[in-house]
Amino acid sequence: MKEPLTIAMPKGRIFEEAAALLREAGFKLPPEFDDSRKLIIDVEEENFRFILAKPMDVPTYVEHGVADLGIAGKDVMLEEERDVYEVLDLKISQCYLAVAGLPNTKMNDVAPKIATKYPNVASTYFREQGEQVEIIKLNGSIELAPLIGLADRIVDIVSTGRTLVENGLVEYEQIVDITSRLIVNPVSYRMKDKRISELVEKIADVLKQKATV
Ligand SMILES: Nc1ncnc2c1ncn2[C@@H]1O[C@H](COP(=O)(O)OP(=O)(O)OP(=O)(O)O)[C@@H](O)[C@H]1O
Ligand SMILES: O=P(O)(O)OC[C@H]1O[C@H](OP(=O)(O)OP(=O)(O)O)[C@H](O)[C@@H]1O
Repeated sequence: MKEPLTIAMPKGRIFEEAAALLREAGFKLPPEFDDSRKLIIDVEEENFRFILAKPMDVPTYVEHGVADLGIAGKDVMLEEERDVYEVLDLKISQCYLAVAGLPNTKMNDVAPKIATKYPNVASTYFREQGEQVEIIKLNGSIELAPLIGLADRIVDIVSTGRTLVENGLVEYEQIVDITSRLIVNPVSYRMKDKRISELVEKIADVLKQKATV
């Protein structure tokens, strides 16, 4: 039997939408796919192997070639800058990255503090704005930082805006729109060209159909 094609799936909020998209594209994913603690799931009939990873780690598995393909948010791609090909915008998990903070406040004149899960994106953004800032890396509940006096501003994901509103924060700038992307290891792309192209085409067809309804 041929070596399976390995796809790194992000656990968490993208997972469900991504699995639904794969099923629409004709993948016969087993029920255990949706409800299991297993981190490696083989779909032997179709010769696919899925690995379930933290969203921020998906490009790492793909860059190192232990996964041929992966699904990752554009936010993660911008933050991680891994050597992988981004082949499709899957148009799922739509949101954007924004600068937010307490209303009617100015940033500290000297090295204002910016709390974020995205230190690279945030420092590039403020450097391009000509602002010298101090980045404070957090791993979640970013909106807490300005409330508790840890930071002047945050750089974080906004989707419905509910988290900002419920914490009395306002958006100051939108940085970039985010959706999930299908990414491919460059060597796999050459070596497993036929299987990868087939898969990309199937998903692209589903996306085209969705775009026309
Ligand atoms: N509120 C949101 N609405 C829509 N998409 C989002 C939202 N928050 C994050 N995303 C997108 O979903 C991806 C995964 O988010 P998720 O919250 O599952 O990951 P995470 O924050 O790394 O996980 P964890 O909360 O376990 O640390 C993000 O990289 C981003 O592209
Ligand atoms: O605009 P909204 O629809 O309210 O969504 C935005 C929130 O969603 C994400 O947090 P998540 O739920 O992943 O929790 P986290 O704080 O653990 O990152 C993000 O970091 C925001 O806090």
